[in-house]
Amino acid sequence: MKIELEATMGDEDWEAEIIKPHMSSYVPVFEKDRYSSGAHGDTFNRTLASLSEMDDGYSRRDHFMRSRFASGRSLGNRDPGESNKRENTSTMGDFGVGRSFGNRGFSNNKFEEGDSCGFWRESSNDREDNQTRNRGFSKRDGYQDGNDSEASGSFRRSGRGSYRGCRGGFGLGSPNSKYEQDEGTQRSGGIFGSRRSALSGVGKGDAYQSRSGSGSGRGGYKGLNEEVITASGKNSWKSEAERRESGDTQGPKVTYIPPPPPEDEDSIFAHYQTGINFDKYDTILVEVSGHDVPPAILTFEEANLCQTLNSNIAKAGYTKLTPVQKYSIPIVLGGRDLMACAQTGSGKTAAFLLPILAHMMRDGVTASRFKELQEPECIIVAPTRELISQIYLEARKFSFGTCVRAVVIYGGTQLGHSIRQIVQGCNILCATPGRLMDIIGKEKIGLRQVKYIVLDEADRMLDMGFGPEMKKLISCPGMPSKEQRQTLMFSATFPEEIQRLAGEFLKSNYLFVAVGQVGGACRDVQQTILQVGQYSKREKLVEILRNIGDERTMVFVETKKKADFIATFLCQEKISTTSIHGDREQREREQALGDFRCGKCPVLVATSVAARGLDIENVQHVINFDLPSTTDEYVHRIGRTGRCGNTGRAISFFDTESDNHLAQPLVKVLSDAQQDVPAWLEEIAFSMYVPGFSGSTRGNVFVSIDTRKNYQGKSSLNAAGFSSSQAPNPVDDESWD
Ligand SMILES: Nc1ncnc2c1ncn2[C@@H]1O[C@H](COP(=O)(O)OP(=O)(O)OP(=O)(O)O)[C@@H](O)[C@H]1O
Repeated sequence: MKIELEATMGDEDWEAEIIKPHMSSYVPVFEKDRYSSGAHGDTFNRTLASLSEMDDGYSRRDHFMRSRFASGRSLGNRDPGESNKRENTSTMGDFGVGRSFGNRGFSNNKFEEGDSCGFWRESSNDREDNQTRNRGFSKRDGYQDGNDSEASGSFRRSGRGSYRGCRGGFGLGSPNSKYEQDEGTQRSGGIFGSRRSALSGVGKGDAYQSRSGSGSGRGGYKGLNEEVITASGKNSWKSEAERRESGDTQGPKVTYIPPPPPEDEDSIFAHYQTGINFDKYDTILVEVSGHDVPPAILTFEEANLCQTLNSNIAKAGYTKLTPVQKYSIPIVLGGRDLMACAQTGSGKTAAFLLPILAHMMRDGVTASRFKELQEPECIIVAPTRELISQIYLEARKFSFGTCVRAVVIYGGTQLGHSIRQIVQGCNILCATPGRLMDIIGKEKIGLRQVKYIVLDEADRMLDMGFGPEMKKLISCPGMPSKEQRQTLMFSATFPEEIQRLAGEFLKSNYLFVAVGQVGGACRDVQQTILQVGQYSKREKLVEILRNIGDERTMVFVETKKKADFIATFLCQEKISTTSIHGDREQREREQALGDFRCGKCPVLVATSVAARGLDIENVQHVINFDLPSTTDEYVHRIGRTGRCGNTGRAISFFDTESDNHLAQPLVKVLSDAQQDVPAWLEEIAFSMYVPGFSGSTRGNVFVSIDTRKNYQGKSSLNAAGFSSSQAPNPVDDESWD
């Protein structure tokens, strides 16, 4: 049997397999400083050692139980052994010569097929951190080209090693030496002093590779203060001062400058079609709670936006409001704080961007111009780099032809580049939290003029990973108090404990909009759960992908290493695949998304980093090769398909050896979304019965509700503006966690 044969393959066999020519479509990451040891060849042992350390006492199941049922949903995603692992796996080694992770670490299939330290138990040390980044910078095809093409071309010509060598070449020739210096002072001096090495191309990556200090550890693609996972398992974006204090001044220089998005109007307004179920949005029940709720609007005209905005809306192909837009736009226009929860792909981005822009226009926002200190009126934060880039593109689209200038900054890119973008003018600053705090720390932006703060994927932004940074943000010197600014939060999921935390950010009279089921899966996604054992998963995956053909498919796995492994495996099976996860360099991530978007690689293997917010045309299938550890995560993942009224399919592999604890919540998600629940799953759910969990909530519309439970002045309406009286079920509320 094939699997058995593979399991007996030696490392060399796999190496040979993996270097086959048909691999060209997949660009695996081989970071020697993460996966190689100091000597040239013992990557495999090192990796195994790290993994077995990781195994101890932190199983996937533990993780789920802790994070889901104990306290906070995905709060436990970080692994306590992360820094150990990093120390073990960082540093040196000659990438070009040494064995690469992708070829070696899994070469004898131990992780997949084998013994007790298999992938499932590999545990969360490598588990993709939710709060790491994602979403392709390019909203539409074509964006990935540009100044990145040289590097990728070089990669293709020269093979794996050359890709790394090309890294960072764009730092040279930067027009603003001051900012270059700024950045230089943040890094470990000396080693990166010469920009020439970064430009030298193939084979010149050595100096870069060798400097990964144990403090930074992740191979150098992380932005300063951005998305660095600490030993405690939390993100750490220490300020420069903190970093210096802790002696953590070493770190590879990030020189990547993302290619600018195309400027032509067609590209700016490129969009995909709404699907056959778009009109069904009208039947979704909506509940708004809080006092003095402004009436919903039913058309864009009722919003009374300025002509330029209306013209941009039309060019974007929007003719009809989605429910979240009908309710949120008047609330934001009315100056109210808002927490809005609506299903994936239902237009939340425009729901905050349009009224903010309308206000800015109404208030006569000053045209942006070059200034050393910029004072944006609006700050939008999102948890992943690609998501914030996508939001930026939306902001740029809707502000087209106005004097409002949107800027995006995120980690994994050159800090000097971020600063240069800002100083040219900045009304709307779209940022990931780490880079934002860096920029604030460097006094490149002033906060006095901030009138709007938007937290997209707000539950993620407020959990243990990002919550502390968000608190820092709102208490930064100059930041207007919550009474003096408008704070808006959007997500498809909103755990109640996070809602409570959100109170600190919002005025007490904020409004809560629930469109359909809070935290519910999009009903346009047909969900299928298949019972597939760990050892049969790859075979099943290939079978499904072969049936699917060229339709765009996202395959979610639980760990970064597994993402590489599965992508490599699929390429060997001649299925054009790319991968995205937090250990890939930003350039590679953007390239991978570009290849997926344009259909060059119709299969994208991803970790949770791609679970939230990615809006990619024509993603018809999502496959959960591994089930995620929380239902919220599941909802976000499958929400990459079935967007904006289009239909999609989600297939999830359920391994009865390891996933039984997920049966009960899964049954609930399925039945809430009016999907068929397999009898075997119900049986498992029943056998795993947890007192207090009510099982199916079919018919209950609002699974989670405004935690203030203050229904005075509540307006309960459906999207068409008709009254409804579907009361939340408190038992379900309690049983969910
Ligand atoms: N009123 C509308 N008419 C047509 N298309 C729309 C409308 N509103 C949004 N869209 C499009 O629908 C897609 C999904 O929107 P968006 O990304 O804002 O969804 P979302 O609710 O934020 O999803 P997620 O929860 O996954 O982040 C986008 O391509 C967007 O341009």
